[in-house]
Amino acid sequence: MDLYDELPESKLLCDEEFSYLLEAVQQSGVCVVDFLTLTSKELARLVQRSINEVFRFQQLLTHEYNEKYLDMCENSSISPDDGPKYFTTADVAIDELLSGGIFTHGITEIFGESSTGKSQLLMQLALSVQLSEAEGGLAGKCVYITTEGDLPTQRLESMLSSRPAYEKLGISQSNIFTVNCNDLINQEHIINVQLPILLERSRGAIKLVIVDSISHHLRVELQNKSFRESQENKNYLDKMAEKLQILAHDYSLAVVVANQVGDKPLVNSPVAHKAQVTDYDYQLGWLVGWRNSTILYRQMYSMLGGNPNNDEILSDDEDYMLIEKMMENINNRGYEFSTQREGSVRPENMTFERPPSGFINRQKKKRKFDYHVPNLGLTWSNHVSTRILLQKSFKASTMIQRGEAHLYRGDDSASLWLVKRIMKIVYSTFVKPGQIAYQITKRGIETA
Ligand SMILES: Nc1ncnc2c1ncn2[C@@H]1O[C@H](COP(=O)(O)OP(=O)(O)OP(=O)(O)O)[C@@H](O)[C@H]1O
Repeated sequence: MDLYDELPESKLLCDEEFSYLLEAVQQSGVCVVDFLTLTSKELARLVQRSINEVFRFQQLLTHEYNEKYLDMCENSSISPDDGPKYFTTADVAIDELLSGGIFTHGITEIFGESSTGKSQLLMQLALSVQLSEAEGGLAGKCVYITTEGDLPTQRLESMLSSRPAYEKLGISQSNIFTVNCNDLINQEHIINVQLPILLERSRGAIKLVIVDSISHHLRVELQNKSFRESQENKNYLDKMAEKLQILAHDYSLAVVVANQVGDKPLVNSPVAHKAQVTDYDYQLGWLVGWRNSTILYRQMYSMLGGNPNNDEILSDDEDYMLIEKMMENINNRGYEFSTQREGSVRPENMTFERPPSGFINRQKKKRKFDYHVPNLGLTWSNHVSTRILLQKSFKASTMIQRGEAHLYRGDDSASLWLVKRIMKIVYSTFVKPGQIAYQITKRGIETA
């Protein structure tokens, strides 16, 4: 029996009362797990001993295990796990969008192009997590891991000074542990070794771990030059994400990471094909927060045989209804699209409708479709519980819109543009997708 391996300090090992039973157990190949899971009757049959003897042994063994387990619980520095909690982002409307705020026990990803405000939001969270539970925080400390230089302490200081109440509530930079990792090996060491030690020593005081950004070193150092390399990289990414998830769960904390974006160009295939709903490419748009018009555009593009010079399909928002209608036609009625290329292979039963003549040229507008996707692909996405997209676009200032440009007397053309910022919940375990406009102020990320 494997009792000595499982419970070397067990008194049962040298209890004479059970010496015959232990011998019988040894011969029958029954193990400790069997004693903890099977009934006395079943065990008695297996070891060919009396049911009373087996029952008594089983009781004592279970008692020893319970004692050992309870001891372990008492010695643990972590309080029993009571499920995910959330803390405020310091903005009421964003909290509402997120169904309360940022959740513990999982990974939240904030992705977007450069200067959309990812770091601003992360710094804001490093402060708001320190608020007491009554104030919407978790009364917790924060670990801030940077990959692109040091933590901007001056900006943090300015956020703090623009929120005078924070000082009275004891919110301070001293509750933020910061470390910079300058390459991937360093990042790996911090996540796998230093962070777990710090979390264990903090005895549950750390409630937020930030990585800004998770993909900075990975996208440079994990190049996929061959299939084998790509598999190894996937494995590496899986392990790193799993490690973060385990830490989030074991220490009841939130992991929030920034992620940068890469491009997903249109597939330029001369062969028309219709993606199946189960295809990754078909689902990609929803996984990365593209607008519906872009998703439809991409589907139509492949159905017409990808051609970058093909102006016959548009993707502007204004054309959303039109594209949708055309998709409906293709799916429901459909008839031959006369410009089918010679020699191209078309799946059976697939037909295309040509857009109404003259329509396209009349409607031709500046193309505006999404092609950015968060770095690290599906392998990483599978581990993210909440994905938040930050977007920034420009539109003409009200002065320009009103046709009053001639009244402008300044010399800075930047002031003729308005910055429009949108925060979008792409997907989340805790809340439905949604979006809200925000701005960056000296206090951080705020909604109007
Ligand atoms: N005190 C402030 N008041 C208003 N806006 C600010 C302030 N400080 C920074 N910003 C704005 O924040 C934006 C930069 O944000 P941030 O550094 O978070 O971007 P990011 O998304 O992390 O970019 P990157 O991926 O390049 O690191 C800039 O547009 C800048 O104008």
